[in-house]
Amino acid sequence: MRVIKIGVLGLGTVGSGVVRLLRDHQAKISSITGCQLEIKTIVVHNLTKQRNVDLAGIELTDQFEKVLHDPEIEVVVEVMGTVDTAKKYVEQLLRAGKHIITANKDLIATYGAELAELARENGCDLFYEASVAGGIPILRTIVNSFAADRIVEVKGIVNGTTNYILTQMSQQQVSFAAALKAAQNLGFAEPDPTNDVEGIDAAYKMVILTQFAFGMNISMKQLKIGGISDVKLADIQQAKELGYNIKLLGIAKLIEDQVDVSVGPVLVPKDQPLAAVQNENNAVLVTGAAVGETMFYGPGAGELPTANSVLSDIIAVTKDIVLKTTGSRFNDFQRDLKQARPADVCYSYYFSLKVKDQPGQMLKITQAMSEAQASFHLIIQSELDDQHARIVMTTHQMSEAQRNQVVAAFGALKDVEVVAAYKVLPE
Ligand SMILES: NC(=O)C1=CN([C@@H]2O[C@H](COP(=O)(O)OP(=O)(O)OC[C@H]3O[C@@H](n4cnc5c(N)ncnc54)[C@H](OP(=O)(O)O)[C@@H]3O)[C@@H](O)[C@H]2O)C=CC1
Ligand SMILES: N[C@@H](CC=O)C(=O)O
Repeated sequence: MRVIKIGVLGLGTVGSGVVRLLRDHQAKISSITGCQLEIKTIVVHNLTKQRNVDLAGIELTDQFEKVLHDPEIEVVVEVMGTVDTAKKYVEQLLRAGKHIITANKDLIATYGAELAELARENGCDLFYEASVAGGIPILRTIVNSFAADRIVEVKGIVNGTTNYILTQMSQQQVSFAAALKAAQNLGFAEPDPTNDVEGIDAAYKMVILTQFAFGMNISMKQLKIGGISDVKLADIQQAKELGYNIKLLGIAKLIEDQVDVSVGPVLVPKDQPLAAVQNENNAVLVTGAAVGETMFYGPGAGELPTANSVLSDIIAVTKDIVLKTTGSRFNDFQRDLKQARPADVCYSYYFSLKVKDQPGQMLKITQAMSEAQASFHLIIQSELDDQHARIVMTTHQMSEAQRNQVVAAFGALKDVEVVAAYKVLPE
């Protein structure tokens, strides 16, 4: 039986899962691929760290060159994270003719197009199924199963850490800080959880999903990104009373032939399937012009679910090696980026305002709305403390341009603080 030797960069949450799963499912993988897959070398940062996985027969090193210069190693799995170091390593490995599998969305969202071209030039595969939605096989599904359809929208919960935090805050009234700590201990969070809580990790994934669904390369700077660090327990409760769960959603949709991509907290109606997605689970809704709405659900982070996606890439590379078909792109769909104008992007909104309790405040707020030709669906005023009231509104549909005008007008009012301005998904 042909033996394929693998190098791995990183032995943290995902790397350990890859080692474990490859050992446990060796027989099945061999029967599918006709090859024996063996991890030969793993590169880590700290050689003295205690490892919780069986490393018999595997060399552990802190020397990247041991993988780069080993002619026996044909496939390298990059699960160490970082952007600059990972890019440098992946480029060197591709130039050395090694096939790459990575779970690193930061790297792919930033340099994916460049690396895909380098891989093609060197006849190498570059796969990254685990980079979006952890254990959900969404990228290969879009490439294969939606190839003939025209995707009009991809939206979903693509960050496990923030969904875990929002679930814990909503159901157990756990504080933001305590829920984040638990997500870190469970291995869902990025080494720097700022990327999770500020929506950056979800935005990286939406860059990749936009490329797969619409063939357009959008950059992080061109995305509208919001996170959950400012989401207040009071708004989670208020939204619940109105029949919604607050979720951090990525939304990429076509408006005419132009794309709009955003990440931020959104009020999701309780009977919408995304509202029921809890803890570290992710869900991606793909709407095709032909097929209609489809939903893909599963664990979006964690050791074994993510490792399973990495293993599916390893198997895909192995089949390509055997068939001598390596070097084609993960996704061939390419067209020019066209972005929708704010005047053409319409949603309903939820506004939450902290207002100094004095006569005439409600009038000023409703005037600001009507100056933007925006109208509200319902408005609720409640007491916050001795001096402040909370005014919560849900609105009818308005354009993003109107929404920006309303938020600016509220912000300019004396003694009014805009606490939340979130999209509301339709029922
Ligand atoms: N955790 C998850 O659920 C998911 C993670 N991902 C992605 O997978 C990747 C890995 O994540 P995760 O396993 O959680 O990360 P961890 O922080 O748990 O592990 C990172 C590993 O990489 C090693 N490492 C870091 N920098 C270097 C370096 N310069 N040279 C050599 N080794 C290095 C570390 O070594 P040492 O052990 O010695 O410190 C560690 O073993 C990231 O890109 C992440 O975004 C994707 C989907 C889900
Ligand atoms: N930190 C990420 C890990 C997977 O991509 C998340 O929480 O989703």
